[in-house]
Amino acid sequence: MRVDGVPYRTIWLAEDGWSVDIIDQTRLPWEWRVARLASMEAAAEAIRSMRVRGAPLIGATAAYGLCLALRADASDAALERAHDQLLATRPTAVNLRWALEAMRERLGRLPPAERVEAAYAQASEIAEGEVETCRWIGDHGLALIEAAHRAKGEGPVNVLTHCNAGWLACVDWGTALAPIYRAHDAGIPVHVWVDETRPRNQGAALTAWELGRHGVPHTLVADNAGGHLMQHGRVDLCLVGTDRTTRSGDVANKIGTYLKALAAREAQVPFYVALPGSTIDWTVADGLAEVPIEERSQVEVTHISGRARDGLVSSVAIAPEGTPAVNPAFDITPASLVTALVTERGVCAASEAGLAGLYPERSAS
Ligand SMILES: CSC[C@@H](O)[C@@H](O)C(=O)COP(=O)(O)O
Repeated sequence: MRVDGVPYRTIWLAEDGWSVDIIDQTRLPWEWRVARLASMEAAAEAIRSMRVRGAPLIGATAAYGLCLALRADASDAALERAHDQLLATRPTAVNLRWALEAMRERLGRLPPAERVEAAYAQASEIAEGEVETCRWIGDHGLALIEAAHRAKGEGPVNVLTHCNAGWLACVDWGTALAPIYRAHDAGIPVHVWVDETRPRNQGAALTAWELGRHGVPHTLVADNAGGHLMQHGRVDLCLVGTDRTTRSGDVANKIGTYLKALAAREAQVPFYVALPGSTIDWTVADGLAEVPIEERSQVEVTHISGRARDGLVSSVAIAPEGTPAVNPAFDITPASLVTALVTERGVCAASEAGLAGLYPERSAS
């Protein structure tokens, strides 16, 4: 996507040909800062601290992290060590495991001397593959927005989204936001309700920033407003991303997604989830029992970050000192609450049969 007229990806090979540049998302929306990753440790830190975040981008960053590790030491032991260290950075987004396993599988079969070059080629393939995939998700999701527009007759299609599932969460385009960009670019009037997404505020900081840069009409709402908006007919459809979708169609996504899906069911608002094939965990059927939910620091709940009127960015307490807090970063929306999944291969029911119909080769393995 373009930032001030310049086309950007969220991750790219630096001009030295081996280190990796990222957009430091912890600085947005206040500051545009490109950070350079020159070691596996730096890549792992970037994922852990959420300088890069969002399931597809986490996978692509881990792939490049493995390249950086192999550059220092391409032995079998180093490959294993880097794989394990990168895998431990964040537990919920399955794209991390997907990318690392694909890299290890192919590189492990090569002699160490050939690994570095092959690793960079494969990491670039993974990143470019996600761009292509998101473009297709945009096409398939566009049809849903077009249909909503036709059914409505007049006025913009009001889409509610949660967290950030835009180009910043991917390598380009986004998952949930790709259809919105496609619709906007095609001249279909679309307006986005942006959930702020406490505690990290990815909606307020990142989704509002992205949509604003692209000129897509949007309105920021407190997380608690969604149910009210749906009850009053002000949401035509919900469209969110996911960090891991089980083979039965249960959806792990940013904390608060489940509540939106419950409200949508009650208000009869369609609830769509957009995802690339790399986000499906074919090894898991029961999301609630089997998907690991990341627990993050209490400080993200007891404090809030923002830019004061004087321009300084700071974190301030919003609870009495010492208040205990708990911070699950994701929740599970059961397949029964999901109207449909929007993938790069088309739209399907959130069910084992639905996913197997689109991915027969993966469901069989
Ligand atoms: C393509 S994005 C899908 C999800 O990764 C997104 O909705 C999300 O929950 C991101 O969480 P984050 O904690 O910011 O990495």
